[in-house]
Amino acid sequence: MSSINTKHIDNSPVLYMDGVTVSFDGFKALNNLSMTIEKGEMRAIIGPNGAGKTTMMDVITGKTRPDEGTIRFSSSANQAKNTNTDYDLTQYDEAAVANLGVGRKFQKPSVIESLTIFENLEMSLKGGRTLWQSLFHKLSQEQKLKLDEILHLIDMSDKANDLAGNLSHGQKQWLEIGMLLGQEPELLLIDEPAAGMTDEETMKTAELFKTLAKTHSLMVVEHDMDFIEALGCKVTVLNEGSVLAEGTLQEVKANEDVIEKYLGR
Ligand SMILES: Nc1ncnc2c1ncn2[C@@H]1O[C@H](COP(=O)(O)OP(=O)(O)OP(=O)(O)O)[C@@H](O)[C@H]1O
Repeated sequence: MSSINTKHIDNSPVLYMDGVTVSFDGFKALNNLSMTIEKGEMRAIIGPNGAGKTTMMDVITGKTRPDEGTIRFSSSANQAKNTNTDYDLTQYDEAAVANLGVGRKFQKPSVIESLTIFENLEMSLKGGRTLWQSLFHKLSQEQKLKLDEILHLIDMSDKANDLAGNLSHGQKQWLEIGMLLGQEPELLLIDEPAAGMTDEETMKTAELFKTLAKTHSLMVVEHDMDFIEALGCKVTVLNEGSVLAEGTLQEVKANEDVIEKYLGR
């Protein structure tokens, strides 16, 4: 495992990928992919089916090993000690990457429906609380404050004791984002959050992400253009495992290659 401690907080990007290639039986799902996400940045990722979006998240989170390339994560977790810590993510497995501060939310919510919203959040807290601990060990003041803060962020303070099973699809997605926040990630990778949501839920999700972006770095994979427009962030278009274009939504929408290979389809 490699970690390089630098003396002072620098401006290194939170995520740095260079020349990343992943082959499945000779087929390159990622082909010399290079991309950089700055600290505190929110980035939307779009691209046709099979472009490599899921595979990219898999290599960042240690689920898949790249054949070639560099993937580095710069953590500010030691900010209080005035140090940045830089990790080579290709050397860590999924659990270790999550522990370093890279949180991933899959498309399908995995909340436990028979528990309340509060209990789901409680079990997600960093350091791990089992159901047993939730029942018999009191939360610390710090943990209580953290849960209150998350409930407020996902707009569920008044529903904390409702069963998660009674929530709408959109609400389950927000709870799941809350559970991700319980892990205190610095960089959040979120896969198609708006899928299956109503227009109103989609816009509310965009507002939630804009709030999250004030204190986190975010990478959001999405197909819904209205949602991406509402995010108002830089967009990266993937195609055939590489970056096809990058810029504002307006810029990439006007890009000839993007029109030909993605939007025009
Ligand atoms: N484990 C695997 N074995 C073989 N091929 C794979 C594997 N995982 C992904 N692929 C292939 O790699 C390519 C990229 O897939 P990936 O799922 O990353 O694309 P995507 O951009 O997420 O697509 P979608 O928008 O449909 O989710 C696809 O052609 C897919 O079939």
